[in-house]
Amino acid sequence: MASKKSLNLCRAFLSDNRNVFLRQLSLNPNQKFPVLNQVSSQLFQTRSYSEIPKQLQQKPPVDPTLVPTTSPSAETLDPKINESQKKKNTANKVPVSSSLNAFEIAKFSAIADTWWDSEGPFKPLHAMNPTRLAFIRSTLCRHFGKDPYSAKPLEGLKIIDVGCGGGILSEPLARMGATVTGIDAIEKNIKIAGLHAERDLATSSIEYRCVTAEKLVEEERLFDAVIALEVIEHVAEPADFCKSLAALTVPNGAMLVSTINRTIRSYAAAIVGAEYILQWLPKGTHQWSSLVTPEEIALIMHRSSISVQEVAGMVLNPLTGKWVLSDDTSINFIAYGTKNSV
Ligand SMILES: C[S@@+](CC[C@H](N)C(=O)[O-])C[C@H]1O[C@@H](n2cnc3c(N)ncnc32)[C@H](O)[C@@H]1O
Ligand SMILES: [Mg+2]
Repeated sequence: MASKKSLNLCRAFLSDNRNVFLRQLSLNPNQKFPVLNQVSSQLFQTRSYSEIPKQLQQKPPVDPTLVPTTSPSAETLDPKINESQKKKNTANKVPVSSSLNAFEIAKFSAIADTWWDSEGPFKPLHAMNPTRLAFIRSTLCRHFGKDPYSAKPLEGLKIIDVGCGGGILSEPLARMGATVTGIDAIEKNIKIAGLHAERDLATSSIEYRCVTAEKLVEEERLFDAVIALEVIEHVAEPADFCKSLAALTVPNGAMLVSTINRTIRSYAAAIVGAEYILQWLPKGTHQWSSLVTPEEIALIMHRSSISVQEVAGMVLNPLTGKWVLSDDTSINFIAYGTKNSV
């Protein structure tokens, strides 16, 4: 009897229907249960997955068999030199909608002063930095034929860090030799990033701008590698955002996106654990329903002419406090793809 009830509860849970789930718990869905409502609304108000293909039907993905082995670099395509190539590349710049989500922008504005406090709200990003940089270095060096052991392994690459915040990723990218542009929707973040970067000759050349990715698409900017770490879960529409990222990528260039998976484990670890129990992040930093799974990322990248090459999990070792790359993508993950040429 008890097992049948559990089975029905599981079925209701998996059905993604909050009302059915609450009824299985013998609760009236119309009644207010503060904690349960918070949990169930986070869990069940997921983005309608069918919306993603509908919005993207406007343009079919490029046939990957058409990808040539060599392509011009961002240096030759951006901003003025080869107009015809640039037209070809920007022909697929579909996004017109704003990626800004006012609620998310307000949340990040409130903690903008704390970017360089490694014990503050951005502590997880500081702790994650060496691990994600190792992944970025190895994938970009492999893709662009560079030596990952050299002092400046990313030398010669134009990279954009979209949603750069205070610059905690932009700076090490510049130290690795890349020509870096960091953009963020919040003016205060850009000011803090600029002031911090000025302190060191190796980072003072970073171009910081308060602008969105879609605005840079309008300006026809192009980069060898487009990186957006921990941003896609905070934008208005991930598929449109991904289209903008793809439009900023030079043909045969690279794209890297990291985020939090939408699983029961991520709810337990990244929301209940990190926000409510450990209080590393302000409560409400992440909406579970806005999280995007690796499969959804792969689909929206594919629909933006980006072929996913590799997806790695990033896992926190609770004993050492260090993050490691892993096959376990159930909580944090980073995806690397390359742009098909046309
Ligand atoms: C969690 S932080 C990640 C910062 C940085 N990428 C990192 O991982 O260290 C998210 C950042 O994205 C920015 N952001 C949110 N929505 C954005 C948008 N639509 N366009 C550009 N930046 C955005 C926020 O202001 C914030 O700085
Ligand atoms: Mg986040």
